[in-house]
Amino acid sequence: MLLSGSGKPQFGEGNREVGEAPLGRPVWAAVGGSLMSLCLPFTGVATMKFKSPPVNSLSLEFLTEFSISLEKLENNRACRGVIITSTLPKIFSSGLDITEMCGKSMEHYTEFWRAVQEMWLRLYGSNMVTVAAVNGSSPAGGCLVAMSCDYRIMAENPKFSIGLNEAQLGIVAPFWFKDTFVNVVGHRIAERSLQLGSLHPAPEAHKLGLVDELVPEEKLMERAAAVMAQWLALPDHARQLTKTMMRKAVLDRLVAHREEDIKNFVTFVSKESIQKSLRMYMEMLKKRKS
Ligand SMILES: CCCC/C=C\CC(=O)SCCNC(=O)CCNC(=O)[C@H](O)C(C)(C)COP(=O)(O)OP(=O)(O)OC[C@H]1O[C@@H](n2cnc3c(N)ncnc32)[C@H](O)[C@@H]1OP(=O)(O)O
Repeated sequence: MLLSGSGKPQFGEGNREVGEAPLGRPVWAAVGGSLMSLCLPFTGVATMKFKSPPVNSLSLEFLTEFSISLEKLENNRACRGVIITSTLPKIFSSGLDITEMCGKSMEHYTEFWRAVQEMWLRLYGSNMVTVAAVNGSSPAGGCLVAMSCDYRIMAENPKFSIGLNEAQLGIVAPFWFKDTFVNVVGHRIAERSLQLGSLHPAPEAHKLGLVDELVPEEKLMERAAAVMAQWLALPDHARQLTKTMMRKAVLDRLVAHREEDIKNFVTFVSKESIQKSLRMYMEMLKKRKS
């Protein structure tokens, strides 16, 4: 991925555009930058694979590339669905990149948070069928990505966990993370899980309805393709209008309060007490390793 003078990422040399052949037939194409690979074969189902070691943290650059990739697929008539997964063993995504929220300027926090919002608005509001093939742990922002898809299939490894653990970091999940969570698991489970900042091992996540099914890891992509085929068997317009009906209120709420939400985030994350909590959390991660 190249960055243009405007600071907006552009897809550079060596990345073939997703597009249509002159006769309107879909072409096989691969786009994507350095942080995710993206393939759109003749089937019309794209596969997006996160590849940002060590843990697929959602940095500003990652989020921007993610949004651009989604926009490209969304605008491509040949693409009707996308399967989202990770190339890294054991990690789907470690959530928002904590270093983006530590020791930076107000301007940076503003830009970062706008990118988080943009990614969610595009993914949750996508007209495509979106299937998350969760092949590893998926805390916080990683869980948001999975929850924003239409269907979640997780590898049945109890060492992999998923959930909104923000409270454990001393931070609070914003209302639209919460709304997305409630829409997936219901109010009571979301309330308890959010307050405790729970990370649910895969079998528990399945029991709670946070993921729709568990499969052996080696069967994950095969099953995701089968689920995708099932969802794509319906007429697009009926499915899309139904999806909009189910998700519009939650999307509209963020759109209506977007600037206020950014201000809240910037004020919150700039507090010295919050900065201290985030620093301590990062130190804990490093200590745990050694
Ligand atoms: C108002 C604010 C609202 C904010 C809303 C959402 C917030 C978020 O999304 S905050 C992010 C929450 N994420 C987490 O709590 C996950 C933390 N990470 C982990 O639990 C583990 O790293 C994980 C299970 C994902 C992987 O474990 P390991 O395979 O054992 O890897 P390491 O723990 O050794 O990590 C490797 C390397 O990555 C750094 N790391 C991990 N997660 C993040 C992150 N989210 N952001 C930035 N950096 C991260 C970790 O510190 C290690 O770094 P080094 O020590 O320098 O190698």
